[in-house]
Amino acid sequence: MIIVISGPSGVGKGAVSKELVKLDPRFEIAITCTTRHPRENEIDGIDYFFVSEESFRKMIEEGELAEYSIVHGNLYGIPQRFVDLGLNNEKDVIFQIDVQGAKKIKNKYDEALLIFLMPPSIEALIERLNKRGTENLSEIEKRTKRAKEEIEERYLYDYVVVNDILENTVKEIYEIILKERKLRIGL
Ligand SMILES: Nc1ncnc2c1ncn2[C@@H]1O[C@H](COP(=O)(O)OP(=O)(O)OP(=O)(O)O)[C@@H](O)[C@H]1O
Ligand SMILES: Nc1nc2c(ncn2[C@@H]2O[C@H](COP(=O)(O)O)[C@@H](O)[C@H]2O)c(=O)[nH]1
Repeated sequence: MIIVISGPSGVGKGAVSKELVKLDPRFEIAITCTTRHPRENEIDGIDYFFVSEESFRKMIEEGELAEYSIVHGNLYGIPQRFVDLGLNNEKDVIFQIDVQGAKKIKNKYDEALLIFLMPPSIEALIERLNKRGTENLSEIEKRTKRAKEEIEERYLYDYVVVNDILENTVKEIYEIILKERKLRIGL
């Protein structure tokens, strides 16, 4: 299966996805490419494939990306091989991507399951971004402004889940996926 988890920056897509992978060996988190600079704790090939703009453009030209978008001023894109893993039913691949990317994936692969993760409130989202401490104030403001626009688009998704208590969110999303997996591939 192809599982898209979208939602504003800082809502907890990464935290939820990491917990899902611990629950079930069928899950794999897609490692996407970006031209953003790595944060201090990020590792190339684990968190992202960090590439130059030139390499990114070359990947686009060579058809290596299933989708790409400009998010918060940087390029992000999904290597086609992760989509293929999901299409071949080898894995349930989780894509932590923004709303633009989710729409493009749904247009190309109608079978994709789209889940939108909502913060309990904008204040809680800002607090999470502040606590994470990976962006400066002006970047947090930019991401919060974009968050409001993204939340407006939540109705395009198959499911909307509020990430209040992490443990409950993971349980709710896992149940959704198990239900959809049964409907789609009978497993
Ligand atoms: N339910 C929750 N309650 C409190 N804190 C949370 C919850 N879920 C995630 N967090 C924390 O919020 C911060 C942001 O989470 P995370 O990095 O997973 O967000 P993200 O949606 O993947 O962000 P980005 O799109 O910028 O990569 C992290 O410090 C994470 O530990
Ligand atoms: N459309 C896509 N969006 C992506 C992809 N990989 C990540 N993202 C989204 O970018 C923002 C910012 O992430 P950050 O790591 O800089 O905080 C976040 O919302 C991601 O979900 C992708 O391949 N395509």
